Amino acid sequence: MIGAGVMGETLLSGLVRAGRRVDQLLVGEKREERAAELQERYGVAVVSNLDAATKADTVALVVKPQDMADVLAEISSVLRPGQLLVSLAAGITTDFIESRVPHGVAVVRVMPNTPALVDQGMSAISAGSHCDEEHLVEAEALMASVGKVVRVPEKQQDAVTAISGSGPAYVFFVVESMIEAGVHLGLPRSTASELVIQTLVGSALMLRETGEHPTVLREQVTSPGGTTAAALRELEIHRVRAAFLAALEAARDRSRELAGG
Ligand SMILES: NC(=O)C1=CN([C@@H]2O[C@H](COP(=O)(O)OP(=O)(O)OC[C@H]3O[C@@H](n4cnc5c(N)ncnc54)[C@H](O)[C@@H]3O)[C@@H](O)[C@H]2O)C=CC1
Ligand SMILES: O=C(O)[C@@H]1CCC=N1
Repeated sequence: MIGAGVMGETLLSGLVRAGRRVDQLLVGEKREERAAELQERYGVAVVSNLDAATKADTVALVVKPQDMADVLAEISSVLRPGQLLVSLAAGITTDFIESRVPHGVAVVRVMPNTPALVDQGMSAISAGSHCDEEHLVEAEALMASVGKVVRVPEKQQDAVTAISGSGPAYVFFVVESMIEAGVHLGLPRSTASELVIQTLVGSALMLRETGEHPTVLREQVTSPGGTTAAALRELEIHRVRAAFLAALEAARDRSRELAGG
């Protein structure tokens, strides 16, 4: 793994929880104090990027999109055909990577999300042009250690990034807003927080376990002339649905821009 910030550590900790042998993992991380922290926390070997790229069959690239070109320039000379590069960077295309590494190196683009930290991640993966089924299965196994995995055509990855990659942030934003509203209505912050979090978890499990459309579940809560109808009317007046559409379009567009720096 090259780059062990938020997402890198999330993946690393998931691999360790899933029973991968720590002595088969190598981490390249630029910040020395961060590298020492990971070494201490997981017992993983922290090495140079060149060392990691030379020794590993599979290299996960978990640096910011803006740092990807530098990392590829650094490791390109030791990469070889058949080796697998798994990029988790938003916006970076397989073309971008393939044009900077030797011909025949396999590239898989992944968009993960942070609930991977509790093994409830959602990752979408797409194959580059020198990638066979075995490489895809390997990348799938890597991400399956921290949650669900789906395969998508690469042209859908910017939309995926907007939905599930950034998605946890929108959910946390809604949770923050509901807790603040609860405090405004006079509830102690701890009570508001517990009510909101359990409502979120319960609603999420209901969606998964009943398989019902969210509209049906929303209608079940909405009594005629009742409290929910009054609240939903305000959300419509404040154009929350339109705001989500605009927000996700902005995220999709930003993902498209990121490979350009
Ligand atoms: N945080 C999130 O929710 C998600 C992040 N991603 C993607 O994951 C990637 C990493 O994101 P975060 O972990 O949030 O960022 P981060 O900034 O927390 O981590 C990046 C790490 O890479 C290290 N780094 C930078 N240049 C390096 C180099 N040349 N050699 C070795 N290490 C280097 C940095 O020191 C840092 O620890 C990004 O490309 C992002 O688009 C994808 C989905 C979700
Ligand atoms: O905000 C970002 O750019 C990254 C990609 C998806 C989630 N976090």
